[in-house]
Amino acid sequence: MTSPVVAPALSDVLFACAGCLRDVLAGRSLTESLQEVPDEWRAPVQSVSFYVMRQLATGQALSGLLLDKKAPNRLVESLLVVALCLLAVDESQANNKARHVPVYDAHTVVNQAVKAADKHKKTASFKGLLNACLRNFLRNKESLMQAIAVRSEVQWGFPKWWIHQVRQAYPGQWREILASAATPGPMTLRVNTRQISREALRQLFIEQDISCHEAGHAGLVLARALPVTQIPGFEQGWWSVQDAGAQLAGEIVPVHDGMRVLDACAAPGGKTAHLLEQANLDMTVLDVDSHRLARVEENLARLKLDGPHVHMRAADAAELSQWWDGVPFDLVLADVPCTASGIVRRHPDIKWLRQEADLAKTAALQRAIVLALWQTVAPGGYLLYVTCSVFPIEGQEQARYLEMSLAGAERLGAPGQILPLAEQAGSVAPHDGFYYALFRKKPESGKDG
Ligand SMILES: C[S@@+](CC[C@H](N)C(=O)[O-])C[C@H]1O[C@@H](n2cnc3c(N)ncnc32)[C@H](O)[C@@H]1O
Repeated sequence: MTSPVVAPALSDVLFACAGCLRDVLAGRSLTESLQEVPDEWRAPVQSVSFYVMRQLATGQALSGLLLDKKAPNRLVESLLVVALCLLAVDESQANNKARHVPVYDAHTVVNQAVKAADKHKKTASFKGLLNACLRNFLRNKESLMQAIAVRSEVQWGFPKWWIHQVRQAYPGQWREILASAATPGPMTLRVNTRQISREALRQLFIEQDISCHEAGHAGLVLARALPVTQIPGFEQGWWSVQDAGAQLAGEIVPVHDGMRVLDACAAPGGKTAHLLEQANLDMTVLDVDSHRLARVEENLARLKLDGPHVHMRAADAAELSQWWDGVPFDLVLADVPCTASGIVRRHPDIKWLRQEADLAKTAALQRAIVLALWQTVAPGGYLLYVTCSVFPIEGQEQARYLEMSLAGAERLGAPGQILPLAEQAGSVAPHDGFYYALFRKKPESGKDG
């Protein structure tokens, strides 16, 4: 008999969220931090932590007003910020549930935050301070909220530099782009059409009351996100979770049986798998991170796409001597490391992990990788440049630079910048933000061209 799952106390959830926030502010990803949370607590801790990441500017602005001096330590400060994010929720908003806003009774939040502080060595002696700040907030909520509302980072939930970058790049759309990050994206699946047709899977979903609609060539967008184990066919490898914007990679590139393909920045393998689902390829799977590469292996095995035609390499794509045997590829997929500014609605910690100075550094890394990879493309072969970013320095500006720098390159049609925009006010953007540029090496170009 399995024992019933006991929901964690709110005090434990708040404390675990404070630990995650402290980690993110120290530069660690939320995904990594959440892995240390006990399994049975993870769902509520993730849900509150995601909300806190979206509302962080509000929580931090309030804690700045409520604390007379610097917080005694980072954990106390994080616990205060987490509780303030929850207390600042506007309970009158009818669509709170749709926007995944956790709504708790205000006095419960205060009591549980103080209880959480009391349970732990690093925070116990500051429970009085926490209690005073939170009660002060409740007494003066309206005036405090008014005082911070004018700050742009509070209004939009992004660091100032990020707002400035998006505003400069998209003068007519910056508000919608920033607003779309406040709502979680839809759960979109990519059907493994080697295993099952999209129509057959859709019928199966209908029989199980799982509503969905089609997107792109192989996508199914679920009306409601569900745990993967509650959707038929995960273990059988019938589908993968992949945003509709990411699925474009496999739709743009011209794959056919027998092609020699390199996925140069492959992990966790979403796009690798999509290409292998479409044709019998000789596939080299490269990533600098061997731990992440192991996830590609797991995913390909689950999808029944593994075998001797797949060659795994853990190496730096820009260092050809580390991994390339000199035989050129018909297609190179360069889904290069980027700021991930296009996927913040799914990873809301990203906006706090990145610094403005990262933009130029990341763009330089992308250039180094693509310039090296271009040497591995066969004459007549293709290179698809991809980033999940909305910043032009990683998108159209980069593509322009590459077009001028890649010897013998011609630029082919590709979507360019796709923005995470809702189709109508109040709806959810159907895909994340991506940039796609497709280059072909002219057949007459030399091998090293
Ligand atoms: C955007 S992710 C790739 C996502 C993947 N293509 C997918 O669809 O699932 C970028 C990947 O590039 C890898 N990476 C970063 N620098 C690299 C380098 N110099 N050479 C190879 N891979 C690199 C990272 O480890 C990361 O897994």
